[in-house]
Formats: sequence, structure tokens, C-alpha cells
Amino acid sequence: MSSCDLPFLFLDFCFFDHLLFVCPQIMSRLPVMSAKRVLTSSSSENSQDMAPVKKKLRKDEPQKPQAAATVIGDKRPPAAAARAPLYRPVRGAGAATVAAAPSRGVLKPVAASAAPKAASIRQPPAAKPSVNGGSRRQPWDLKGKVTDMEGKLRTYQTKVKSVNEENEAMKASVAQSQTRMAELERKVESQKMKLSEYERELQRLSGVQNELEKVSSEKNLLQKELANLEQKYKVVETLRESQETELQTLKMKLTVQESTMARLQATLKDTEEEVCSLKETVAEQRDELHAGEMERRRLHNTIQELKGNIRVFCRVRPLDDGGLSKHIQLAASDDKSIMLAKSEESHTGKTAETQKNYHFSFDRVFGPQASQREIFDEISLLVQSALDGYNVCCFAYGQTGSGKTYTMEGEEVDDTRGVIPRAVTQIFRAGEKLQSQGWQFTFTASFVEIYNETLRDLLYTGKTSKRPEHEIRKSSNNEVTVTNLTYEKVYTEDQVLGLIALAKQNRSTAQTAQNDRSSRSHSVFQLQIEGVNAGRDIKCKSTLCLVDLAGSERMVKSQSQGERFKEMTSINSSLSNLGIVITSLANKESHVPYRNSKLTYLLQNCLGGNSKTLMFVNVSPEPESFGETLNSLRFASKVNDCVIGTASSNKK
Ligand SMILES: Nc1ncnc2c1ncn2[C@@H]1O[C@H](COP(=O)(O)OP(=O)(O)OP(=O)(O)O)[C@@H](O)[C@H]1O
Repeated sequence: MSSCDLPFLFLDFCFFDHLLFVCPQIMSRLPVMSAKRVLTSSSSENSQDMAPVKKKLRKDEPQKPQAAATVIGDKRPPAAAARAPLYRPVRGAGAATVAAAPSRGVLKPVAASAAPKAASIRQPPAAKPSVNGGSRRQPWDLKGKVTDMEGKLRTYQTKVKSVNEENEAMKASVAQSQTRMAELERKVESQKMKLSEYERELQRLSGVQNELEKVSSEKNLLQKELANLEQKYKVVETLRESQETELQTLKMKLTVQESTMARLQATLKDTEEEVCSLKETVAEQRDELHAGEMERRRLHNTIQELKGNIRVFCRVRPLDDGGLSKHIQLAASDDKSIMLAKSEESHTGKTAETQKNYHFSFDRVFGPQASQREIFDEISLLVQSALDGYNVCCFAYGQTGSGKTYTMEGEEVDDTRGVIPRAVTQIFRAGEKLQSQGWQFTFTASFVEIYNETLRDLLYTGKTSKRPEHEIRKSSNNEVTVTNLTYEKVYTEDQVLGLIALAKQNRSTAQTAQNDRSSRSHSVFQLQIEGVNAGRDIKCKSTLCLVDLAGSERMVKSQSQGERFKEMTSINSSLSNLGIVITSLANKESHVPYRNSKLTYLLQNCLGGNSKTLMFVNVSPEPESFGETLNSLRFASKVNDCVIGTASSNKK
């Protein structure tokens, strides 16, 4: 039985249950019950009813004529009249009751089985023909009537019996139905239990289904992942195969290279041995080179000493048209003499003009055509001495506009670069070359200006209002330093050139009557050089000092006044002191008045015995500068005559 059948089953059950309650009333109305009553009445009431009839019949039997008379007279006795309806209701009631049974529609099977019996009940016994062959007995035929009545009674009894049997069958059927119903109830109960079990199972299965769906979605994901992994695996497999092939190739190459390597190792061993011997040779050669370098320095210094530790070069500036004035004559035979010629009228006036010549000789005289390169070539050996550990000082002296700044700084263009930038280039290049011999150099640059006997830092980049004051100090080991001065560590040539450009901007310039951008101060560029040869435990320390002096014109000519007069006095005083110091050194005086001016105090280590000094005397070619030129050449000549002493290298 399926769960769908359960509602019907339940309905049937309910119906039967209801029927059980209703049944007694229904059953009381059923013809069966009527039959019962009939049956009981047949045994008691009917017998009682029938008893008087019999009694009457027995009483009436001997009085048949009376009765006949009564019948003849068509007058029925009241008792008979009263019983007359007995015949009709019994027949009618029996037929009607049995015929009505199917119309109830409750006990169909029973009714169906009872219907034919009801039909049989209606059959002829009731319509049994009378004895005389007619359908009706004669009124007087009481016996016949009694016989009919008895026949009817038997028929009824048979009917009752049949109804009772039917009733019993129905009872049995009801009992059967009840049993079946109980059985069905049990079944329903068990079905209910099963149902609840199924429901629980269903719930569990629903959970399982959810789980299954989850697992299914996970499975889908995993399948996708698996597909991806499979693809990747294929790629990796392909890669692996290609790498396998590559590996095979590499293995083959390796085998080849291993054999090559074995060969090379043998060669390497030979080469290593060779390298060892070469290293030894190199070390020997390095020693030789170092010894050669030392010898070069010694010889170089000897040459410098032979040339003089203080040397003077004269340089004549060209005229504006590039030529040279008649009053300046340079010797054609050598490049060391210069002659100034001046025509003077005879004091007596009788003779023609007389010419007075002034001859000067210097270490080198450069005419107006001399290039910046030629000038530097001549002093490059001196710059080399600075790297060798000697203090070197190079300064330009001359009247305003004679070409001092041009000589020292020059111009931006390569060909016209002056001594300072060229010296810096040489120092850095030579320093790099010496690295191969184990030398390491460090350079420190400073640029100071002496203006009106006051020091100014030309590398100062701060606010003008906060510009510090400077003092020259001499330490216990005779090193001269300037307080608050910028000492910039420099590592490249460009870095130094940048500092020179900065100094140029900062340098005081002022308008004068003779030179548009006359430098009214001495500028001193110093490059401190420290060299270390760690391998040979040698150190050297020196200073390259390049000085552009202020103009040395006479006061009358410069028409100086006020501030300019003060500048001029200061400039001439310091230049005069420079001359006095050089003379003192030449005369080997015990006291050298370095401290008389800031310039000589600052330059004392570069001017003293342990230094190499070069002075440029710059000359203006114009005839009107004759007097200044003569003064400059006389000053330079004095310096040139000085033999300051033998310089010694600052080596430790
Ligand atoms: N050898 C030279 N060849 C070409 N021009 C030169 C030469 N020497 C100097 N001059 C030019 O002469 C002018 C004056 O030169 P410079 O400024 O160098 O003089 P100075 O002596 O430094 O003057 P000051 O003392 O006033 O500074 C500049 O225009 C410079 O270019």
C-alpha cells in the first residue's frame, strides 16, 4: 500500500468508526431489525395475536353455521372486522420493508444480497389461490383464511429466518469489517510510524541531498581545477621534455667542456706557474719603477734647483692690434732678455734725442704671441713637483691690465685656459697615473681673497650678512691655516673647476680709470695634496699655491681717491712687503717679516726655503705704461736675483 492510499484508508476507517456509533440506530431502522421484531412477535406477540385467532377459530369451529350466517349476512363480527387489517399490513409491511432496504444505500453488499430475497418474499405464497380456485376466500371460509394466514405466517417465519441469517451474515461481515478495520488501523498506525520514519529519513535525505549538492559543486570545482592542473601538467610535461632534450644537449656539451676543461686546467697550471714568475718579474719591475720614480723626482728636483727655487718669467701682453710697441724689444737670440728703450731729449738741446735702454734678464721672457699652452708647458714641471711633495707657489705680478688674471685664470675656451685650470688638470691626471704605482692622493681646495688687508672666503656660499671673519693661524708644525675658511675635499677635476668659477663670481671687482674689471684684491688658490703609498709606507704632503696679485699701478696715474686710494695703498703696501720678504730670504736674514702683510703671512710656507716659487711679471706694451713696466721689471729682476735655498720634499 502506498502513502497515497493512506488518506482513503483513513477515510474508510473513519467511515467505519462512525458507522459503529451510528449502526445501532441504523440497524434498528433496518428491515432486519424489523424482521427481528417480527420474529420475536412471531414467537410471543404474534403467537398471542394468533392465539385468540386460533381460539376464536376453535370456538368458532363448532359454530360454523353462525359464522356462515354472519358471512352470508355480509356482516362481519366486530372481532373479525377489527382483525381484517391484519392481513393487509403484514403483506404490505413485509414487501415495503424489504423493498426499502436498498434505498438506504448504507449496506450495499447486504442490500444487494437481500434484494433478490425480498423479491422472493413477494412471490406467490401471499397470493396463493384460495382453495376454491379464486383469489379471495369466501367470507365464510374462515378455515381457509386461517390456512392462508398460517401459510403467510410460515412465509413470514421463513422470511424472518432468512432475515436473521442475513442479519447474522451482516454481523459477521461487520465483525469482519471491524477486524479488518482494526487491522487497517494497525496498518495505518504502522504506516504512520513508517511515515514518520520516512519523514525523518526524508529530512535526513534532504540533509544528505544538500551535502550531496555541496559535494557536487565542490566536485565541479575540483574537476575544473583538475582540468587546469592537467593543462598545466601538459605544459610542464612539454617543458620537461624540452628541458630533458636540452639537458641531454648540455650533458653532451658538458662532456666536451669537461675534456676541454681538463685540457685548460693543464694549461692553467702552466699559466699559473708562468703568472707566478711574471708576478715576481712585475714586483721586481715595480721596485725598479719605484726606484726610477724616486730617481726621476730627485733629478727633477735637481733640475728645478739648478733652475733656481725662485724663478721669474716675464710675459708681455700684446697691443690691441696684436703687435708690440717699439719701446719694448725682445732679444732674437734667446728668450730670456727684454729691453726697454726710452728716447730722451739732450739736456743741452744741441744733440738729437738720446735713447736710454734698460736691459733685463729672466728665466724666460714670453712675447705677445706666446700662447697659454706655451706658458703652462714651461711651468708644468713645477706643478709636477707639487705632486712629488714640494710646496709650489706661482704668482702673477704687474700693473693693472697687464694680463695677470689672463695668465693665471685665462678664459673658458680650451686654448685660452690659464695656469690654474691647466695645473688642476695636470695634477689630477698625474695622480691617477701614480695610482698604478700604489699612490693614493687626496686633494683639498680653498680660495681666499685679500682685500684691503682683510681675508674673504671666495668659496663662501652663505648669506653676505653672516659672512665670517678670518684669521691666519700657524700651527706648531708650521702649517698655515685660515680660520673659518672653506676647505673643500675635491675628487675630480670638474669639481675643482666648479669651485674656481664660484670664486671668480665672488671676487671683488671694481671700476677703475685704467681697467674696466680691475681686480682690486689678491686672490690665492690653494690645493693641498696628500699622497700615500701604503705598499711602501710612504706619505707626502704639499701645497700648490696659485696667486693672482692685485694691480701694482702708481697712485698719481691711477687718479685714485677715497675708497680707491685706500685700496691702492693696501695693494702697494702688500706688494712692497712681498718684495721685502723675498729680499730678506735672498739675503738669508734671520728675521723674515712675513707678518707685515696678510699676503706674505699666508704665503710664507710657499715662499720659504722649503718651496719652489715662480713669479710671472706681466707687462703692458703701451708706451704710456713705460714707467709702470720699468718698475715691474725692476721688482721682478730683484726677485730673480734671489737664491732662496734648497727645497726639500715633505716626505715622511
Ligand atoms: N697675452 C694676452 N693675450 C691676449 N689678451 C690678453 C693677454 N693678456 C691680457 N689680455 C687682455 O687684456 C685685458 C686685461 O687683462 P687682465 O684683466 O688679465 O689684466 P690684469 O693684470 O689682471 O688686471 P687687474 O690687475 O686690473 O686685474 C683683458 O681683456 C685680457 O683679455
